[in-house]
Amino acid sequence: MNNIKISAVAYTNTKAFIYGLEHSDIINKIDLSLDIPSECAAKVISGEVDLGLMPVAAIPFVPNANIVADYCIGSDGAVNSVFIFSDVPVAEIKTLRLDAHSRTSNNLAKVLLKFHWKLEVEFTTDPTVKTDAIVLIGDRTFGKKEDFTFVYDMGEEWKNFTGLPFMYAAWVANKEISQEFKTEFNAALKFGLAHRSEVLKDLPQIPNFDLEDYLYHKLQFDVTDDRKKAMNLFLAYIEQLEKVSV
Ligand SMILES: C=C(O[C@@H]1C=C(C(=O)O)C=C[C@H]1O)C(=O)O
Repeated sequence: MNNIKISAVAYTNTKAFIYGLEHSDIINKIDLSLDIPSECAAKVISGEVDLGLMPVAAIPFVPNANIVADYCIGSDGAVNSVFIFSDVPVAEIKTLRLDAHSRTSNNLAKVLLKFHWKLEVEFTTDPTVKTDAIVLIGDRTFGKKEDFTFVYDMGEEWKNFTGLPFMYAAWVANKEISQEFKTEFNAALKFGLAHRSEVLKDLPQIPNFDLEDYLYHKLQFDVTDDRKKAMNLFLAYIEQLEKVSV
């Protein structure tokens, strides 16, 4: 049988999952690549890989999308790595630069600005343009909160807005995956989560950032009913963004 091709996120948030895959026999049955989230999305959509840790905002673009695992990248309130960093209070944001690494959080910023804060904001992806605020995700945000005057944790703001937890990325396949593989895959992910203390030992200390709190509390990894509900609500809001009002 051919190996299953997998694209996982190359951030600290995925380290426990990688640990689990690498310490299970499943490692011999997969070809694993580590990518930034926007690249994971592109690979799952194009079929370059069979499954990936897919930014949920891009799931509607995956042919035959199916969630194959009981684990995800989620939070219940603040996540501490998905931010709008701003020079002005949120009510005064007129322009915002999106993060080229992101698919989910860029859309989450648009949803929150329009429907939670009820603002009309101009978005750019051009890194040379100066904007009032930026979206930044992942390890590049660690210890950066003190560098900005106004800091909005989007996991926390989503919870304020909807009362729900959030799911940033899920393990999504673009084809049927055998139940046998799914069972083994889930067991490997679970093993990794149960060994977060081992993962922590191998991570370098980061100034102004609590990695233990991040891996054990801020990040939440279970695909719960509320997280699925949040995903569906989020995807419905994204569709509303696309609608041109007349
Ligand atoms: C919590 C995070 O979740 C993520 C955010 C993603 C996105 O914005 O597209 C995708 C995958 C996850 O890595 C993070 O990156 O900090």
